[in-house]
Amino acid sequence: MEGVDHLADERNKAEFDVEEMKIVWAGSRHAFQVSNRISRLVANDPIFEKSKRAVMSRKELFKNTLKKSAHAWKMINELRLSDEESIRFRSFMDQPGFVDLHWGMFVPAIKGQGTEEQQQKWLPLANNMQIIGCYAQTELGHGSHVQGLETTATFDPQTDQFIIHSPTQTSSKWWPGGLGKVSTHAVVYARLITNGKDHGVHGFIVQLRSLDDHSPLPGITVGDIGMKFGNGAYNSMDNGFLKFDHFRIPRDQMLMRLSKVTREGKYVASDVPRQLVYGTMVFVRQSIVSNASNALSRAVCIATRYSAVRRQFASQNGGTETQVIDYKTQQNRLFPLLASAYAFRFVGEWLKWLYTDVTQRLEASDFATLPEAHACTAGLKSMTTSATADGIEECRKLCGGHGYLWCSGLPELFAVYVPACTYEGDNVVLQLQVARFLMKTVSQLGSGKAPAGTTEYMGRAQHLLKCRSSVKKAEDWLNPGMVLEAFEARALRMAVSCANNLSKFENQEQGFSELLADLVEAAIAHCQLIVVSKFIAKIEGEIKGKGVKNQLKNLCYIYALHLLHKHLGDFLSTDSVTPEQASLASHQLRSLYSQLRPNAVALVDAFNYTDHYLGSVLGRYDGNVYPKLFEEALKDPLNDSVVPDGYHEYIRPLIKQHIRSARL
Ligand SMILES: CCCCCCCCCCCCCCC/C=C/C(=O)SCCNC(=O)CCNC(=O)[C@H](O)C(C)(C)COP(=O)(O)OP(=O)(O)OC[C@H]1O[C@@H](n2cnc3c(N)ncnc32)[C@H](O)[C@@H]1OP(=O)(O)O
Ligand SMILES: Cc1cc2nc3c(=O)[nH]c(=O)nc-3n(C[C@H](O)[C@H](O)[C@H](O)COP(=O)(O)OP(=O)(O)OC[C@H]3O[C@@H](n4cnc5c(N)ncnc54)[C@H](O)[C@@H]3O)c2cc1C
Repeated sequence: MEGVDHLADERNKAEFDVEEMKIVWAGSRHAFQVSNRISRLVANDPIFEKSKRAVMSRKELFKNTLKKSAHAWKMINELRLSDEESIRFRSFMDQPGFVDLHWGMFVPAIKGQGTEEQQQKWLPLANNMQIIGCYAQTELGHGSHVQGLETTATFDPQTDQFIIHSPTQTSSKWWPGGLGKVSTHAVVYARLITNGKDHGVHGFIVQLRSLDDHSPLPGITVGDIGMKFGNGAYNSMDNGFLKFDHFRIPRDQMLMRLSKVTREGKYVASDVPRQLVYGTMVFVRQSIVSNASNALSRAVCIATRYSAVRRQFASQNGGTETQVIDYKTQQNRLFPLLASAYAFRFVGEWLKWLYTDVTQRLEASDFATLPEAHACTAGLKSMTTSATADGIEECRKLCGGHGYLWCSGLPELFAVYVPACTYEGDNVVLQLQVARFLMKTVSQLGSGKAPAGTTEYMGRAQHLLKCRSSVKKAEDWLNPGMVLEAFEARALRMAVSCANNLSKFENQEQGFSELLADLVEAAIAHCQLIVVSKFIAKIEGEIKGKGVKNQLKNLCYIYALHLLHKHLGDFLSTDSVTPEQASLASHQLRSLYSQLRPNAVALVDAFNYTDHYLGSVLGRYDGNVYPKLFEEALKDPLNDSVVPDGYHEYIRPLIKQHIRSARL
């Protein structure tokens, strides 16, 4: 029935102030108000309708993306939206497109790596979208190994230009979003060569297409790399290829904040670490962590509401059938994902702070925290995107057969999300960066240099290597100190064990490559500790609203104890907990699930998602699932006619032939 809230009973059960939780989720009252207003603005505009994406051809989908992006830009200008509001606007549009790369990577690359003059020249053009840019780093032959890129930028002192060239097929740029059909410009990463010397990979601003008729400039071959995973989904993005044939750009289009080439062709490196050339990736990895909580919370919202609507099997004494959310197995799969969505939200907030902090330090030439910022952004990007991709797929399964329908919203969410495990750094490659950082930290223990920040716990190695968990009863697992100690002991012991094993190899590089799998496990343990510790810090801070803190505490311990259960092998093999303590943790977890159950629907309502943003019949706010599933089915092009196209050519002859042979 229209207008009826089928989830009203669930909402009435909530034991906390949902409106206050919305503010906690958004980060502040102001952030909530912005999100709330902008999400409704987008939802109420028919241009941003998205239910037909799966049945659009690639060309239709792409053109529709252009239309939406142009309309969004018009509205952003007409309404004079702030940067914060514009970011929200694009996010609620929920359609991957070239603008993501323009604002997300092209503009930040110029801001981070361009000189003052370069910023003054290029940023106004980019900010007004008079030029549209992308981030062209990855090549056909190399993505992870950035120093292996082959595109060259050779300085020609005679003309004061760089000659950008793709010497091999594998040097073709391949993947950059927005490159295929839209970008007029790119920040291109190429090996800088001056006076015959290779100075490694540097960034250059390169114009690709005419600003008059959009045709590629002479010396540039550019196009789209073709269809990607899923219908609709990420195919709205024109990921592209690009080849240069001795293409010339003025010298002042090398991004020269970190190093310069003089008029005479002299290479002048500044005293800042060369890794700052990777700065844009650090920025985007940080945003991807915040974005993980968006994607996971959407999936969890759908699965939670639907699990409350869906009923299967009567209880033993007959009567109404059981809501599937009441099955302990459903809770054991769903509630940790709900807790993870909140956990990733808070670690995302913290990472944003860390990023801002390191940026301010870099401006003051303090590079001390750069390795930690790199390790945290790389490791948390890896950990949260892997868990989110797996979590979305789990939510699909939690919705049974209907989860497999496109209109559940989950297949498309998964297809759009899953490349996050690969872009901005393959997740394994990124954890190996964390492992390198951890091995370095362990090797410096006892040197007098106390580990700080997220590795501060390693400074307590003497205690953490020996300690025994003092958990004696299930409730002890609600003690933040005891939970943290178990996670710290496990992370430290895994890292130290890797370091000990490494030291048995004469050659460190060879040892590292032999132990890759263990190193990744140790890195993941460290990242999980960060997430748990930031969640605990959150619940120990000031939180307003009736019952809100209590719910967050439940979620925090569900997150931690579920991880303990999932990685029990690590905890037991490192002696961080005993089998008895692990079983007490499972007991406590079951009790937390029961406490969370009446609040589940309200906890996903706190995400404050519009039905437009969720894009899911199963996750509708009103829970009116079944009539709407029918409505969606009837909209399918196959149902345009009762007898399908092809009947006369292929079905009828078959049936008639069968009748003829049956008569024989
Ligand atoms: C875009 C929109 C954003 C808006 C936000 C909205 C939310 C998000 C929505 C999703 C948007 C989706 C858009 C997707 C677009 C995708 C774009 C891309 O994929 S761009 C291409 C990304 N490519 C990669 O990530 C490549 C991965 N590889 C690397 O990063 C590096 O090559 C490497 C770190 C793996 C190896 O570096 P390398 O120098 O070759 O080797 P070493 O391992 O020897 O490292 C040397 C030394 O440097 C330190 N290091 C490495 N990286 C960094 C860094 N980034 N910052 C600081 N320091 C770094 C490393 O630790 C070593 O230190 P040492 O002390 O010597 O041990
Ligand atoms: C949707 C999408 C959008 C993208 N957008 C952009 C963009 O806008 N701009 C851009 O420049 N790039 C972009 N990329 C490219 C992306 O950044 C790379 O694909 C990514 O960094 C992974 O690199 P790769 O493809 O070389 O993977 P590979 O490194 O070839 O990975 C293949 C396998 O090898 C393993 N492996 C590789 N190296 C190691 C190692 N040292 N140790 C252990 N295992 C290893 C990996 O774990 C993986 O399993 C995009 C990619 C995708 C999928």
